[in-house]
Amino acid sequence: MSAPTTLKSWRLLNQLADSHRHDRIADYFDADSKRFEAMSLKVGGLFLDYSKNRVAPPVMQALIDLARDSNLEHRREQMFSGAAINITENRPVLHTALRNQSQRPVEVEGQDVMPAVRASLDKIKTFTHQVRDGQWRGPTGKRIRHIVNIGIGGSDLGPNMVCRALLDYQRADLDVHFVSNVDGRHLKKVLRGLDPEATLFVVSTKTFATQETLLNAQSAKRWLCKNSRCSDQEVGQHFVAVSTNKEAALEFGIREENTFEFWDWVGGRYSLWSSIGLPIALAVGFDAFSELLEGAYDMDRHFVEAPFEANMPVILALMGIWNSNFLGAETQAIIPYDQALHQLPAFLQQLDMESNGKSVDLNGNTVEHATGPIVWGQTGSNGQHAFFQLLHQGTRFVPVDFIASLKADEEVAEHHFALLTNMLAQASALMNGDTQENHLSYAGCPGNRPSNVLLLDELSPRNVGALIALYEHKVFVQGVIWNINSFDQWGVQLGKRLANDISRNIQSNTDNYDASTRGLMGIVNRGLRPETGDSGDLKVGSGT
Ligand SMILES: O=P(O)(O)OC[C@H]1O[C@](O)(CO)[C@@H](O)[C@@H]1O
Repeated sequence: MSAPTTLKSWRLLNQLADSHRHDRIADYFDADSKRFEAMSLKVGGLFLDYSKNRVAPPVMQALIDLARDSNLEHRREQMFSGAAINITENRPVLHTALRNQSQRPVEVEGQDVMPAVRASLDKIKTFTHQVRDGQWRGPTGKRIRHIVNIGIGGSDLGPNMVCRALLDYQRADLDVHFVSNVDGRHLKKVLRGLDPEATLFVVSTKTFATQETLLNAQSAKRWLCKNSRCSDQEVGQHFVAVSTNKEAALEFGIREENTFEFWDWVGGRYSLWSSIGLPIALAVGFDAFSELLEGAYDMDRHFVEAPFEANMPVILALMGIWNSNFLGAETQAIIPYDQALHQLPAFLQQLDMESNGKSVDLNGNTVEHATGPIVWGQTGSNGQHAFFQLLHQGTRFVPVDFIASLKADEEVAEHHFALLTNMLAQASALMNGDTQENHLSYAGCPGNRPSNVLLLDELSPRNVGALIALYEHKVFVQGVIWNINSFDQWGVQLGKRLANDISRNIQSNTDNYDASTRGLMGIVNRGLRPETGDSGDLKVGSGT
């Protein structure tokens, strides 16, 4: 496909952005009393209100045309049918197969992958029951009370976010923890107070080659050997692995029967539906995990079947493209008004920024337009007392996604009422600002700032599954329109290579580094190894 900037609809959108530059969103509601009904959608347990975007009807039409001109229908069909759309890695992108509830086969190189997907779910189911029913015990006979997932990026953020979101579905006698940072204090903090003989480690890593995860897993093994009555041979009973690289897992010492597979056609940041979701199933039970998959499947069906005008992922994607490519927004704020969704911004940061943080298109050309926004966020109402000042009065234009669930426990009803009324107030304040005459004073809020509001009937596994699939497909649609590959992440390799180089060279071979890096290497080296010479000039602490 040629660059989107060459498309007629794209050029029209540029003209419309100019001609509507001074529009006020609030005026659209005066002009059309049915705007809220026209610009909101309900899909399953999710409700999206996108009427508070600076989008006049001709803009909406041109955006829909842009989706059509971008061959989105064909690209979507290619993804669902297993075409190798991840062209730089020559892989299909089939996270949707992991939650395919139909009997429809999904082929990869002519092979239906669904039998393997179902077999993997059966293994997760059996293992989950064994652990939760107390049949799976450590070699010293104790049942498992603590699950510790060791993984990073897509092997952490998804399961971590979902486990936090579904806290109400978890049992008090089985707790789930996540260790990701290579900083040893993360593992130390998590292991503090855990009974090693009642702890199960899930080593989650697609490649089984990620430094952070391997270092943390080795340290966890040492901790278990040192602090339990297990022999070296028995330690294996406390470790399972989730990976596409079974050989490496076996080499690490994981028993064959304790390995859970998945496949290279599943991107890390799209992998929580696979065995990478094992910690979720262990935390909330296999039935709730299945409901999560079913919710995502419902969203897949909607994405494939609904016309673009009433297609929630497509609409959300187009609002983002209008705000960033035509109105100049650099960032996208994600503000969940639900404490249980506090990990959602971090999860969406990887999903969106690792997918669409690209500047070379599918033809290998440098793009001439903005691509993935900077995604950031924090829970509301905390954000109100932190950065909302800038959202209301700052010079920057920040589109916001507000996300909340309607249902809450009786015991926190008063809190929940305050939470939701604050969210509604913030979305309204961003759009309307305050009265005219105040605008020039330091207390005035200019308003005219867009937001989407996403309401979940309740924070159930099904709705959480649908919510995540919604954003996965939003990211996909934007990648198609920007004509980039949303499914590789070559940009992360350089830093990893350099880290290996530096750790090899830091003691004796720093000449080939720039002066700043060389200087810092010296300081760090002296900090880490005081015996290598005085650190008179700058104390960086012992580090050991
Ligand atoms: O699951 P793995 O192979 O350990 O990789 C972890 C993460 O590292 C990345 O490759 C980025 O470095 C992510 O794409 C991935 O989710």
